Amino acid sequence: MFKVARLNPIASIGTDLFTGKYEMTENLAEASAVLVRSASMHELELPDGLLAIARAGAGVNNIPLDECAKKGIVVFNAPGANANGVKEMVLAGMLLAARDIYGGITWIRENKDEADIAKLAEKAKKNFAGTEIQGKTLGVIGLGAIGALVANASLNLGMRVMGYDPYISVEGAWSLDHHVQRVNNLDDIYANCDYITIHVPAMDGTIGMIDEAAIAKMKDGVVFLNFARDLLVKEEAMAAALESGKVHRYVSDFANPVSANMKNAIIFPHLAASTAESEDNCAVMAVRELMNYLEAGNIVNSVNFPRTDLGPIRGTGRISIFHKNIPNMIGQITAILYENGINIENMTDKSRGEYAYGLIDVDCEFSADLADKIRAIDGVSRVRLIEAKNFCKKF
Ligand SMILES: NC(=O)c1ccc[n+]([C@@H]2O[C@H](COP(=O)([O-])OP(=O)(O)OC[C@H]3O[C@@H](n4cnc5c(N)ncnc54)[C@H](O)[C@@H]3O)[C@@H](O)[C@H]2O)c1
Ligand SMILES: O=C(O)CC[C@@H](O)C(=O)O
Repeated sequence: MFKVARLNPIASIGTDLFTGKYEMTENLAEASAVLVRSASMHELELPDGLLAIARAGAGVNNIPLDECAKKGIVVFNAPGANANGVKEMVLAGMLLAARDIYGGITWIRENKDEADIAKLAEKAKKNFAGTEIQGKTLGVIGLGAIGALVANASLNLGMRVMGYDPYISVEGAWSLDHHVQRVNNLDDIYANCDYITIHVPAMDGTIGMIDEAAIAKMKDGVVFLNFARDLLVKEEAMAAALESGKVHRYVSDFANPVSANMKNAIIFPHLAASTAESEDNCAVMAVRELMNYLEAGNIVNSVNFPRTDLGPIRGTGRISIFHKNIPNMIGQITAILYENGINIENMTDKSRGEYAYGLIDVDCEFSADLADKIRAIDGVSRVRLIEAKNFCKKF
């Protein structure tokens, strides 16, 4: 039985996939898996029995990835599952920044009891007029799942689009319309774009990247959109740029005491991924990832361990082993199997940085102490024996 703790509401279309081998728990201390959205896990004590955490979303800066890697806790996310929801919100953000749509709606509400509201509205409308986004230049920083969708959709709205992503994946590059002008220097985005939108993860190297110096390089009257994380922007500098008019509008999905009080800012309550479709997609992907890992040891879409996927278990069972990425680990493990008369059906071992993970399918019963013998190898941190007769699911 696997106990799963849910730290945020997760769409039931996902949790309904759990079979009788799973039970939801309120008690993190007894959990073998966690489902989480934006709740911060940095302050939580992670129990020894915790095997995996699945983030039903993209960003994982709320999870202590290094600590998890050290303990052999696999962290998954749901790449691309909410990208369309965010793309649509970015497009809405650009349109809200281009015209004072919100001001116009507010004016109607405030004047709803005026008998000649139709006539008054015709006079008032000049206060809420704006510009079109067609023909303007958009800069997209980060061309992953969301950035690529925003770039392509904006081209279709008649914008010129420039994109910057020095680490773009092959998949990301394929998904990008060839009319998006790729640049290798962020300064080209700052110097040329009327709208700039950022879609990079919050991590060392990106946190605070939109600072005074970056803003100073932007065009006067630029609109800056931030649907990634507030940590990416030095928001005191953004507040000053909004005050001076250097930045026309700051559109952000992240409310905090600084952003909520900014002049000329449009701030949303972390709403971009809160659509029924995105929540369903994320929940299904996160739950499937957990089940595939817990029942078959396969790691797909992890952010702290390499992709390691042997498919369904072949033979009588599977051994899953976390170990340090140092010489002769595989030699020592296979020597123990040889000494115990165990034949290997199939195996894989993948490393990422300091840590590695291996899966070995075997064709005979495990002895009860096999895991202990492998665990005794210096550098092995976690071993699981998965019996095919209990868990032999195809994912
Ligand atoms: N507001 C929301 O509800 C919401 C929803 C989903 C994602 N997000 C945030 O948006 C971020 C991006 O999401 P995604 O699904 O597109 O992720 P993704 O992993 O598909 O794309 C991120 C892209 O950023 C690029 N990148 C990394 N460092 C960079 C740098 N220094 N400069 C330029 N590019 C860089 C990567 O190469 C990658 O292509 C997430 O990490 C998350 O923080 C917010
Ligand atoms: O779970 C959410 O509502 C937001 C998720 C979003 O911030 C993400 O990084 O995917």
